[in-house]
Amino acid sequence: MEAIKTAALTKRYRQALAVDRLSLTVFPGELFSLLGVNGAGKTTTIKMLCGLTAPTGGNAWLLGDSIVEHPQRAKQKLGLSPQETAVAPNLTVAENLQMMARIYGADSAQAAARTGDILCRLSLQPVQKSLAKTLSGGMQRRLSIGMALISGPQILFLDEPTLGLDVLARRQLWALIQSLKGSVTVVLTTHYMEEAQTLSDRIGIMAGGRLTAVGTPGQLMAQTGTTRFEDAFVALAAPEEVAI
Ligand SMILES: Nc1ncnc2c1ncn2[C@@H]1O[C@H](COP(=O)(O)OP(=O)(O)OP(=O)(O)O)[C@@H](O)[C@H]1O
Repeated sequence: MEAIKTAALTKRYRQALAVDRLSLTVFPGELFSLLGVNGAGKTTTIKMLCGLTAPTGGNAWLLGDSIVEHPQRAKQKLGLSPQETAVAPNLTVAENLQMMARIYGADSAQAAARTGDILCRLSLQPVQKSLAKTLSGGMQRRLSIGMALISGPQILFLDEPTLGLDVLARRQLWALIQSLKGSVTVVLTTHYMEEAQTLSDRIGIMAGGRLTAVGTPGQLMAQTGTTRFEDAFVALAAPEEVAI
């Protein structure tokens, strides 16, 4: 079964057709990146798949559960590390993780066990007693990913996970994301071409709310006759005139 399947998924705002009949498939264990210039519809797509905003047309399924007909069942399958920070600044790292585990219904013993597991898996033990607001940007993002993983989701959404980070912090997060590959299906959005090319099994390019191309980085370069992935992106990401 596909991890994610969308069929003509659409979001129309009064002033904008943010996502226009998006049909794509993401396979289990895959790391799939959504790329596109500002306003292409990436975040709106993720918000619909995570149940944060309702589609105005079409449908999508997370491991077989429709986000339209069974939104609660679909939500149980996913974790989200959003663009805006999800971290409570005045709680410690461990408290943030425990709080998220309790929100997902764990009792205090289960929450402590899950927190210990995430602290270990994400190498957050050294800062577990630090207030989140004292962490570097990279560590805050690591914590945000930990919070998204605390419920044991099968699908993880990472919306611009390395935005604004320095190159070292970015590389450390890449290593973390790579370590998740295979155990959880990951969908990420990014504006960094090198990041997409390094991490992704496949990439979908959006322009003007539509999916203009899908493939491995190599396939997208071959399709556009380019030898640099950034050139392939430029060729595929120019928004067309969209009739509303
Ligand atoms: N809540 C909203 N109300 C009205 N229009 C919106 C809303 N959210 C997004 N849009 C519009 O939908 C379009 C797609 O926006 P979206 O944020 O999904 O793009 P994006 O590809 O994630 O961009 P970025 O890379 O800048 O994050 C844009 O034209 C945006 O202005």
